[in-house]
Amino acid sequence: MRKKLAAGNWKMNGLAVSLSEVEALIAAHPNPACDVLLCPPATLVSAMAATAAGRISVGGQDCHMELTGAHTGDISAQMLADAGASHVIVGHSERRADHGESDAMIRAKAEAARAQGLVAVICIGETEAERDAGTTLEVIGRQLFGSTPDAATGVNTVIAYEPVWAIGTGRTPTLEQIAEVHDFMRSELNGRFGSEGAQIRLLYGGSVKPSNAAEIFATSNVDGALVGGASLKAADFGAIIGALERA
Ligand SMILES: O=C[C@H](O)COP(=O)(O)O
Repeated sequence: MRKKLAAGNWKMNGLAVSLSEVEALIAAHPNPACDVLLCPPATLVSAMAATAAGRISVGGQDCHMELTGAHTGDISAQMLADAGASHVIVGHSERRADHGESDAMIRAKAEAARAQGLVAVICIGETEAERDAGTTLEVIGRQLFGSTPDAATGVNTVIAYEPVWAIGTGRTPTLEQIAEVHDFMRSELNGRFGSEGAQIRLLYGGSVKPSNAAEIFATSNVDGALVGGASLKAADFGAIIGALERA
């Protein structure tokens, strides 16, 4: 049985004062029935981990594939773990687009994360042009295979399906489209990893909000969500956590 996961990605948002939202979230959901993860900007990982004190998980938004070295501005998985992170997002479409990250690079980052005991939240998703061209499952299959390490398990890996065109736009796929992709990913992981693949959790991401969370969580093979904008405020993210607890 896969435990549900509500994950929030603060992206390039959040200052020290924003940690009050974490305190409010924990106060409102002291014993959530699902796993809860927040991924703040790197500047807040240590402080958020101290605030969370193990009551929710804290993650980074990216890590370098190498342990140390001359990579100005980058952060290693070891540094994130040292700062109190337990997870790291890799391969978010904004990094694939802004930093030219390939599936092979993302797989290397996920392997670096695993080597430091971090759970890799690997993001994949098609562009609008790819969906319009009818190549969504082809793209998802290629990214899923190329970005996921051979050593992936339900313990060290989470997959987030995030259609690029649904991120921050207020647009979401139909529930049938979400189910089609999630069923496909489940089948691909089962085929590649067998019973271990069946334990890898599948999150949906892209314009998840309190008003649409329940129906998305009721969709086939959706084990939770990777939430962007609606994870910034305790009230919104708390409502999404509540929907996932009831799913
Ligand atoms: O990582 C989160 C996703 O990019 C979703 O962002 P969003 O909920 O603001 O659409």
